Amino acid sequence: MAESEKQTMGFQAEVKQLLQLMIHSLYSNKEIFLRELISNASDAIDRLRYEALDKPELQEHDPDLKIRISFSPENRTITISDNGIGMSRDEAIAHLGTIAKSGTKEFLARLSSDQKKNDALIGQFGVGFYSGFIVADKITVESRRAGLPASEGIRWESTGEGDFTVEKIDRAQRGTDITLHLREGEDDFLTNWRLKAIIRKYSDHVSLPIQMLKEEWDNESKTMKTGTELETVNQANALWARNKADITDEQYREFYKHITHDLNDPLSWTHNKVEGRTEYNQLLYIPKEAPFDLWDRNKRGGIKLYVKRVFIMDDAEQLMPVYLRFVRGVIDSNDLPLNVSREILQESRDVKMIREGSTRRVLTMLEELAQSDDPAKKELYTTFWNQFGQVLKEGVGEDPGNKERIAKLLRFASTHNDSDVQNVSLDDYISRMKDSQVRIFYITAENYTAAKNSPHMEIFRKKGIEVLILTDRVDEWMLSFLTEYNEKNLASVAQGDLDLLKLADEEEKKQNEENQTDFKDTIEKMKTVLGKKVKDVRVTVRLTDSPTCLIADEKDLSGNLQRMLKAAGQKVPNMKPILEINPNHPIVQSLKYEDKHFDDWTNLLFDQAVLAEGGALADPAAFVKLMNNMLLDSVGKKSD
Ligand SMILES: Nc1ncnc2c1ncn2[C@@H]1O[C@H](COP(=O)(O)OP(=O)(O)OP(=O)(O)O)[C@@H](O)[C@H]1O
Repeated sequence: MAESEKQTMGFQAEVKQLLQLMIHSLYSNKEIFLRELISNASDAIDRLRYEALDKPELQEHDPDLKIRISFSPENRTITISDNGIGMSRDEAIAHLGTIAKSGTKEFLARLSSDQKKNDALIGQFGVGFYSGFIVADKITVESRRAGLPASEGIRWESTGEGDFTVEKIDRAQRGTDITLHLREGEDDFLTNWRLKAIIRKYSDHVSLPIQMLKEEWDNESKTMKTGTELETVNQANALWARNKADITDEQYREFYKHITHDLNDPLSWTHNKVEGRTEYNQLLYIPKEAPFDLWDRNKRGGIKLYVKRVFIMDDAEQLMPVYLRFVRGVIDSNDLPLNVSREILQESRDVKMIREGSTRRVLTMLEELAQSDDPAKKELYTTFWNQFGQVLKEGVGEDPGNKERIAKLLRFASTHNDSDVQNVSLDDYISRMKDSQVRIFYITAENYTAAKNSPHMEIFRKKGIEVLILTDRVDEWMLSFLTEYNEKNLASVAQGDLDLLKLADEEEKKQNEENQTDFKDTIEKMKTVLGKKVKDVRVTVRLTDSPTCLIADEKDLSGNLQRMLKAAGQKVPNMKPILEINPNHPIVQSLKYEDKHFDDWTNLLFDQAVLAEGGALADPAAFVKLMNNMLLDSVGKKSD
């Protein structure tokens, strides 16, 4: 089929799903369609301005960049026009028929029959162009890419059901007109004052003029009629370049929604004019909810880079460290060259200074929330932590220069609160440390219950010593960088010998010495039975209830980390654990006098310890058989 003929094409399956979801979820907030389409128009103009830096001919004698909104009560249409970069035929097919965001499939898979949940999800996703279908049952897009001849214009049309059509048209002016054919019952939008009010509410801060035809008094009909003169409806200057004092919170919030397409308000923001060696404006936001693709570390950052008010690029990842990839906003540099590329950004000293400065600002913003006496701000920090805490933890390893500051912002579950809620800081912990205690104790485990019930916790429970409970995937990695805080070492309760004796009283110390001699022979025998499975066997003061537990040597990887690495398919060096035995446990005591079944008991105690710390047995069937034999013995029935 010739390209000039009208072609019908199907939407990508994800688009169909998104459209359905969106129309249902956003029905109560319909007017945002205009903000979304104006944002796209403003992006298209930004892109033109940037490409025209190199190719001035793209301006095509039409250098006055602007957005125009018009409407027709007769045809029941609203049209959003821009003289931006426009779209070629292929671009229209690619951009208006598919969703390019990575992770969309996973996002859509999370949809459920619960409308409330879906509403929240769509907020995180951002709806963009497709939001036009909330109020329109047909959308016509006419566009021509800057630089292409007039004969290369395109018309794209769809009712938002399953497919769209594209055809070539003649179009003299570059840029895009998006015409919404309103659904039945949406005629409210077809007045000058309503559209103006929506533009002022949502798009006042857009740095380009948004124009509409002025209304004039018509003497003949004695009504207001659309005239012929254009007026600019918004303030049309860059919000981030204005003085803080002149910007309302509402304007900050709307600007956030404009740049992110997020339907929620931001959690917090920081706006600064930085002067000195490098000069730049920054307006940085923390969202209220994590985006659906937060875990994709390859996801580009959320910072728009401008140079002297000219948009340069989206997602300038060099401007923010990866662990702050949830931060959205604008950085406008006065020093970078206008023709800056991603490659130049990587090497630029200015960029390095901007990144460092911005990182500091974000950390300060978080500290202000975390340390505030105002309960509402503290609550915001809790929200932040629940959404982004795990990502912030990456910073402990990624940003050595700010490690101490980040560590101060961390929140953990703790035995002090006896709950899995992560709300205890390292400073809280230190303030509660016992006089004789020199280390900050923590446990890592697969989940909260496993951690809480681990044999490693017994001595700490007995002594009333607080233990932080770490169960996030990133924790083991983070801990390899966070070995000390405020001159206190962090120590795993499952690793090393922990100076536990320092915490014991005189009586316990004496008892321990006696136990060491008492169990000397038993331990030697156990070592012979277990052979290469263990590094050592020793008497412990760690246990009160369990007979045995496994400990990783101080310098080895923890058992939990070894398991995680294995689960991720990585090769783990063979690090043998230390078996610790509880001298007060009846089974361990009876071992001293056991002869015939000594090997079986030893193997059983070792396997139990593996299971208790969440490990997998090398030969589970042998364990079950052994245990059953011993159970049979204990009930007086002979095993084979
Ligand atoms: N007015 C326009 N001029 C030129 N291209 C446009 C215009 N509107 C949309 N597009 C193109 O269509 C693409 C898809 O738009 P859409 O709003 O769905 O998503 P987006 O803007 O890329 O993402 P998000 O909405 O999350 O910011 C845009 O990235 C852009 O390439």
